Amino acid sequence: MRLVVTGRDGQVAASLLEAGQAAAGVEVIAIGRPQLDLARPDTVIEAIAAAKPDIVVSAAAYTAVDQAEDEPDLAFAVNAVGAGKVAQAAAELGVPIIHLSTDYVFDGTAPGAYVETDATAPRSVYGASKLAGEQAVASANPRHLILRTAWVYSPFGKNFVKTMLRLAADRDEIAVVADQWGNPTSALDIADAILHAAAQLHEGAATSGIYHLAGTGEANWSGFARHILDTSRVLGGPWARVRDIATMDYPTKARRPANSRLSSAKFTDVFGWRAPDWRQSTEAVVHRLLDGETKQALTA
Ligand SMILES: NC(=O)C1=CN([C@@H]2O[C@H](COP(=O)(O)OP(=O)(O)OC[C@H]3O[C@@H](n4cnc5c(N)ncnc54)[C@H](OP(=O)(O)O)[C@@H]3O)[C@@H](O)[C@H]2O)C=CC1
Ligand SMILES: Cc1cn([C@H]2C[C@H](O)[C@@H](COP(=O)(O)OP(=O)(O)O[C@H]3O[C@@H](C)C(=O)[C@@H](O)[C@H]3O)O2)c(=O)[nH]c1=O
Ligand SMILES: [Mg+2]
Repeated sequence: MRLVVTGRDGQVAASLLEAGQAAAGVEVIAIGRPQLDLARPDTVIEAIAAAKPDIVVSAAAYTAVDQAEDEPDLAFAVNAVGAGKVAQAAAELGVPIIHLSTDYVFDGTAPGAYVETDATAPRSVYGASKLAGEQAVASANPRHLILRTAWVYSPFGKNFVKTMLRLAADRDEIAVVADQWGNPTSALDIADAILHAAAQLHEGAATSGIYHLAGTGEANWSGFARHILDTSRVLGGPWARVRDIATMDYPTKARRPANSRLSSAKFTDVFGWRAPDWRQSTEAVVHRLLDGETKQALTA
């Protein structure tokens, strides 16, 4: 089974490349700019066809949430039009697509965890562009899994875990919002789940649709930060005190949902896969980041 993933250096793409190396009977190929540029739809069909996928994993995206408020056209070009083109490319080759989406499609006003049938109402340009991408993917390719994940971190790329470790290296205290709740999710776990679902999709056994796929257990950003840094301290890495603040004390361009917790029960029911507790997965990533080679990337 040959998986072609978009977004070569992204967190999910890099994690999938690594997982593919360890899995028997699976080959993962990553494609990115300049061969595949989602902002240039004319590049997409050819780049994907040339990679000869059995399944396309659509993980490339415009993910700079605040910057998207200033660049809505680019965010929509990449996350909506570009994603639709990727799905069309897969459809033309007669293969299914696994497309990544986000918890930020929700407004965060629900009292509990969101399920797949809950109404969407994005508060940010990024969230709106990703919602438009879901719709473009679903209409371009009937064989699709749209996986909404959240708060992604990994040993690769840019993410909150790396940011906290970097800040802790030269500060005594970090102020972090405590009134936004969600599910921290390791891209290493997402890659494992994708390989699991892809095998069923390849056999034609999986049902198309939207699935929530996030780490088990909930957190707010300050609790997440505290667990990252407490883990780091035990391992001899940087530590700082984490001070709880409110969203209004940390002004940002984009509005973020106060509660974007996702129920991943549907994914578990259908695919028989469940993410580890977010604390355990966080510890695994902090461990890797403080270990040898990637430590340099962190401090660079
Ligand atoms: N990060 C998160 O917290 C969350 C992410 N998601 C979704 O999961 C998916 C994977 O996210 P993640 O791995 O963290 O993303 P990253 O931001 O780590 O990686 C995104 C990748 O997309 C590439 N990319 C951006 N613009 C283009 C373009 N025009 N053409 C081709 N490639 C492009 C980037 O390339 P380059 O490196 O060159 O910039 C990068 O490799 C995305 O769809 C995202 O929306 C969902 C929920 C949470
Ligand atoms: C760095 C920092 C952030 N924060 C806050 C800002 C924000 O509310 C929260 C997280 O910051 P980030 O910049 O990582 O957040 P953000 O970029 O919004 O993360 C989102 O990315 C996109 C791609 C998604 O799809 C979402 O699921 C989510 O992971 O923490 C602090 O309070 N203090 C700090 O020192
Ligand atoms: Mg960010």
